[in-house]
Amino acid sequence: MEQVNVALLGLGTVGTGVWKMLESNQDVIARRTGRFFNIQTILVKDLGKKREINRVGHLLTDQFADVLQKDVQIVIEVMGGIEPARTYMRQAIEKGCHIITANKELMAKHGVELEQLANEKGVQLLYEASVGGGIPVIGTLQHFLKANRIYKISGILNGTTNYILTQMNLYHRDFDDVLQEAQAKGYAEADPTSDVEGYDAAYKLAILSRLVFGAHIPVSEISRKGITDVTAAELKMAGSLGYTVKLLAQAEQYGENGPISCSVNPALLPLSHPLASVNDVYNAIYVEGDQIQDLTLVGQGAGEKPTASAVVEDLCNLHRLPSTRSLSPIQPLLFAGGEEGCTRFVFIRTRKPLNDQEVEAYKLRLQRVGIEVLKWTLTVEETGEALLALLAKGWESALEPVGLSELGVEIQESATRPVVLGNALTQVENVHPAVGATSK
Ligand SMILES: NC(=O)C1=CN([C@@H]2O[C@H](COP(=O)(O)OP(=O)(O)OC[C@H]3O[C@@H](n4cnc5c(N)ncnc54)[C@H](OP(=O)(O)O)[C@@H]3O)[C@@H](O)[C@H]2O)C=CC1
Ligand SMILES: N[C@@H](CC=O)C(=O)O
Repeated sequence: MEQVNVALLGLGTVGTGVWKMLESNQDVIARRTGRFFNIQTILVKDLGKKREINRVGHLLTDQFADVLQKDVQIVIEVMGGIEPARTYMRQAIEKGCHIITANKELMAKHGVELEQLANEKGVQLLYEASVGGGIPVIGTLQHFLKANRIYKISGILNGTTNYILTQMNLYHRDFDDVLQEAQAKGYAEADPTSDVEGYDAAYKLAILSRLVFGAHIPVSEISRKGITDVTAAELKMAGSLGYTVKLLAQAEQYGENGPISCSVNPALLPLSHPLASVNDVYNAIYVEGDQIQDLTLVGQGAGEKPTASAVVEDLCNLHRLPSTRSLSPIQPLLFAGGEEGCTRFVFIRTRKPLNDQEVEAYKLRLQRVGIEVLKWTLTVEETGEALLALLAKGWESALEPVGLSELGVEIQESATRPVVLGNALTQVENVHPAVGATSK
């Protein structure tokens, strides 16, 4: 049995999971790889912290210099953040260590530089855990979809926000309560703003885009919106129209070597869409390519075990996989995605109750300004407030103030979201005029 010495940087949710998995699955790993992975040292920030695993005390250090002194072949970075993780990784690579990381922010912002350094030094840099938790998406794209021209990738890439939206939608729970629960379960980032404001999903989208389009997408260029303004009422009304709201990350290339659009937004998906039923902490990646046509990968996107699984799988594959040829990524032409003729979900809450006739009249007024209402639903609540939701074609941002003012009543709350069109709606568009559904 070959012994491979490993250093672990970080013993939080993921680091603890890695330690536990190397212990619990040691026999399986040894049988299949012929190796015993021996954690020689563990870097933490606070030596005095109470740990879930108490028998590692003798391995802990808070000095990276101690780690460099050890005879380790592989460094696993599960600390998070940019610095000092980036410097530590560079120093470990310089020393000739292979690197495994779960750090999406670092790989999104400095992945090109780190991969180049790893190539120069002849070591591998694996980062399966950085996207999609336990889903082997990076390996699939790097090793099993090499010959496809992939033109679009869409995904639910953040477990915390998917958990929050699912619990709000299906169990009518409060945003803050569910976020706290997601933190307790180890899904959320150290600073959950990264999750709920869509940064985490944007980092993951940048990593995936680099893999599929060979393009370096600066995270700051990704059009991004989080879920903090998504309300329970909006989720209910989207449901009445046959849609669900997901934090959707999308990257699409328009023609070979053409411009690329990248976005992270709460968006409506028809219930028939492969990503619509991906709930709770599950993530999914939907890949569209010229030969594969479409492929959906689904699995748990965050948390101790799934993420540790991705890290340990990297560990087991490290010596087996050929290193991927890393080309210098191109600087792509980025564009925001066309709005013209687009269909938007528009959610409106008014103080004054509305009736069907008023909505039909509103629909005609919108038509005069070039907005076609494909579908609508209206609910008047016991409080007398009206909730109106539209699927409106041609609702471009420049027209939004006009579109809202045409309703002619005071609007208390409104939201506009992109919509992924499904077959059902295409039929409604082509065959029928708008279908109104009311529920009073
Ligand atoms: N949690 C998840 O579900 C997933 C997380 N990831 C990524 O994995 C990484 C780790 O996440 P997670 O385990 O949740 O994070 P935690 O906050 O739970 O753990 C971070 C660990 O790193 C240590 N650490 C942090 N900063 C330093 C520092 N400057 N010097 C030494 N040690 C440091 C902490 O030490 P101490 O214990 O002393 O505080 C802690 O042990 C992040 O990049 C995250 O984005 C990726 C996929 C899923
Ligand atoms: N905070 C992240 C953890 C995994 O990447 C998430 O919720 O998806």
